[in-house]
Amino acid sequence: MGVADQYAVEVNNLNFRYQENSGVNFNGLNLKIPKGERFGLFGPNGAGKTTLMSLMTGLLTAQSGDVSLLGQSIPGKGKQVNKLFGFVPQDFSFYQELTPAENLEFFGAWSGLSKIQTRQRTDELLQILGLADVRNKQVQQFSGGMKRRVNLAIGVIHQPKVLFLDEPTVGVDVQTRHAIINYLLQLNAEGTTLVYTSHQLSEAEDLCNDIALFDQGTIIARGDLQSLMNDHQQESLEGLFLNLTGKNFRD
Ligand SMILES: Nc1ncnc2c1ncn2[C@@H]1O[C@H](COP(=O)(O)OP(=O)(O)OP(=O)(O)O)[C@@H](O)[C@H]1O
Repeated sequence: MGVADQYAVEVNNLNFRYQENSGVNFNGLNLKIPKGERFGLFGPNGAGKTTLMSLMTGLLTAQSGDVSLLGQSIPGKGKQVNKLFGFVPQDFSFYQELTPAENLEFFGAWSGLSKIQTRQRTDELLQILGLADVRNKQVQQFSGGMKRRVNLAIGVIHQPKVLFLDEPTVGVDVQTRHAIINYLLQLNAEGTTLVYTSHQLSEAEDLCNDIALFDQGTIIARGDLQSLMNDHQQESLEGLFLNLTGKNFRD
């Protein structure tokens, strides 16, 4: 393994601000996520988590600096690089009027899978995520938890090596949260690097072995849960979070 590709994600000296000059400001941001990690990005509303995800996946382009995924620079290599990663966005990315099976067929083809591969993955994912019984119903009739599971299935249809997830458990019940976290742990055990954001601090414990606290476009603390709490003499992640980011509302 070369030095360059030991990282799933490498963000180098990234400078970014929105055109309107509003919102968050990244000044020379650096972030390296080793392969195989379960990396969680936690921070208050407006900290810039979604913006950073968008920069890491090439949806937004920085004014300067660069991002590499598994040693390959983005953007620039188009589809070749895109197949390496999957993205589960915060907003639903599927077609509401289609069934989950039709959505997966569409996104499977879009990711370059053959018809047979798409069919196999569709059956497998609908089974794993508890959607097999509703495979032929329109997604618009689904509960919030079922829609979250469809959103996740779409992001992993092509078995990406790096999976970005922006609040994949927002608004779901305990059962769906449990199913999603367990499935993510399984993917990670099979070799997928996870890069994930959430407001659910308990998920840091359940899922992440590498945590970054993010605020105002800056990483203000990084480490595993225990070392973060030891370093900052806190007994809970919530305490650490409030200690480092303050108690004022951000939105
Ligand atoms: N397209 C845009 N144009 C201008 N400003 C934006 C744009 N998108 C986001 N912002 C601003 O940038 C800041 C960071 O937003 P972002 O969505 O990245 O934060 P976040 O940490 O993901 O927040 P949340 O936890 O609420 O999802 C906010 O102040 C937001 O208003």
